[in-house]
Amino acid sequence: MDGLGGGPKCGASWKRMSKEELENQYSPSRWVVRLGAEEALRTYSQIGNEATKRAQATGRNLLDVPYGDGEGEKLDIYFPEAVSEALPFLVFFHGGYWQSGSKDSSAFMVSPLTAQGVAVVIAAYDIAPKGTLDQMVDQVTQSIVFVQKEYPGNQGIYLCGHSAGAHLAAMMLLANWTKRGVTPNLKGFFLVSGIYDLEPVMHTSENAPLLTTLEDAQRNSPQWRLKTSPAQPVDPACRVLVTVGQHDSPEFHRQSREFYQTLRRGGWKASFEELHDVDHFEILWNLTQKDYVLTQIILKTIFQES
Ligand SMILES: Nc1ccccc1C(=O)C[C@H](N)C(=O)O
Repeated sequence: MDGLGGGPKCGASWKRMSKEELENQYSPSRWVVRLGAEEALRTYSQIGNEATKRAQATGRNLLDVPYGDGEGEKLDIYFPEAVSEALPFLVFFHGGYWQSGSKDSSAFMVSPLTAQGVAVVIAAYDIAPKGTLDQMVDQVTQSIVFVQKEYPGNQGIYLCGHSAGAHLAAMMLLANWTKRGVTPNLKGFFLVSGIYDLEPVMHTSENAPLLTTLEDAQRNSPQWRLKTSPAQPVDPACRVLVTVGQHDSPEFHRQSREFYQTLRRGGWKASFEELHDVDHFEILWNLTQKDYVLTQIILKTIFQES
């Protein structure tokens, strides 16, 4: 199978789901297999907090660097041992349905990546209700412009996002860099258990602080935008990895597969990976480990061994 199949009827199947079923499909913690829902969320924050504390205590870093004028427009930069202007950068955007999570507990991948010579940036954005989706997308754009301007000699900027953060990273496939006066040296996207079509989210309890009109949802849906007016890859060599956990819900699988298919049809150098035996949270927290398959994929992509 080329992974590009799946007839049109699977596109809107969520519209036939009951409210309860949709709520279930869009509640990642209910699909965790090894822990209860609450315990999974608790463990996720605990691992994130510990990894962040460790990263801040052990390596060279710059914390709370402003990338804009707003109070929430800050990022943390974690450097490898060897100081060099010509580093590859991985910029990470945390998840939490655009209304929870923080950069201060999201430095999962810092240790295995800095050990191999990658600078890791964890960028904050104003979650709802303070921030709107349009503002979050704008802030993420600003944070990438900031990294490019501060480190013009970078060996590539790679974006990584988890869940809602994968959505924000994916919106950068559509960014108008000309308007920003600088085109970042974007070489790859690692989209982890993301949501790319926001319309179904409007019908769940998570939507309360987020979207009011279908137009808001479509404007902020990379799936809808790329399907209706395909954007050309700025750099045809730029890679996009769409990845989902085996234990993510069927709707999360559908979102990832369909977004990957849209990218391929639009000429992007995209690949798709379902990661074996991980849920929505393990898929990310395992990035604390250097031997984890996704850590290895990220490193191989950055150092072009695959
Ligand atoms: N805290 C998170 C961090 C990352 C990604 C999702 C969440 C969620 O809380 C999702 C949803 N509220 C759930 O209960 O599954």
